[in-house]
Amino acid sequence: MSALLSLSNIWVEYGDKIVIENVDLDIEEGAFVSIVGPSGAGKSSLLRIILGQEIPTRGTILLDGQRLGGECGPDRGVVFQRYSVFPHISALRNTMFGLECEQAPLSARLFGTAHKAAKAMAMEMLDAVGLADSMHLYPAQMSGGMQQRLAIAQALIKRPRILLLDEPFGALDPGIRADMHALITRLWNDYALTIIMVTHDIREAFKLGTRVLALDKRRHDPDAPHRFGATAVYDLALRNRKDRAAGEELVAASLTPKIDANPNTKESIGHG
Ligand SMILES: Nc1ncnc2c1ncn2[C@@H]1O[C@H](COP(=O)(O)OP(=O)(O)OP(=O)(O)O)[C@@H](O)[C@H]1O
Repeated sequence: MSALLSLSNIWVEYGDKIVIENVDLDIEEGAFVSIVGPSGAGKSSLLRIILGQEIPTRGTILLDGQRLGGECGPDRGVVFQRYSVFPHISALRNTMFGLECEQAPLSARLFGTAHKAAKAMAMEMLDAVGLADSMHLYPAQMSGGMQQRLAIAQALIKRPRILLLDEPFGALDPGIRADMHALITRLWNDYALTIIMVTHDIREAFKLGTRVLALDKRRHDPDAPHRFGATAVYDLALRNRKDRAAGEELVAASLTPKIDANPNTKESIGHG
């Protein structure tokens, strides 16, 4: 089977700072790929490249065999850790907004049957994320978990094939996180999604992923910290519980220790 997404020899450089070097990655349709790595390893940069927000300095990305340029397309949806929803409009309008912009780029307003169809789709998405009863609420009236559910509804309304998640549950309490894990797993199945998720939480990565990619530097130059970039130091397929347990232990023990070893800080890699 050919890959849905194929990255070959990807490099990301900002000036003379090399962030990512030589990443090769083939992602099959339906995979749930978790990306972990120390802070600054380039996880979000890699996600932005797949989204089409940035172009790699070297290398190619193919989506269905077609070369990706620097453009975001409806085939890729994204959810960030926070701030994805618009505070001044209701949950319903937040969810409809993507369709309104697509169909009426100048006014972002739809009328008649187009409005009715967009509203029906938005209500279906809100129902899918468990917010059917909250469609008239504004983000400020919603909890953090509800806002992330809304951000997911927003991302899914255009029916992307690939859902990119950048620390989507990082700001949520542990109990809410567990609910969100169940939600994202259900949506992944129901909507036949391919998911690529960046997380600092190794346990979360191994719990949800069918595959875990760990980015880290293989080489360090103490005199020139930016001389070498991170690359894929582990790429683990997870077929069963045993793979998950062994992989989690291996990755947690091997990634570059960060300056601050406190597992409660965002700087460190550890179990959430
Ligand atoms: N537009 C930019 N210009 C210059 N440097 C950048 C830019 N974007 C990212 N960087 C740098 O690239 C490196 C990787 O950043 P990135 O956010 O991709 O890492 P990350 O692994 O997601 O980190 P974190 O886990 O802390 O979110 C960082 O050192 C960052 O400062």
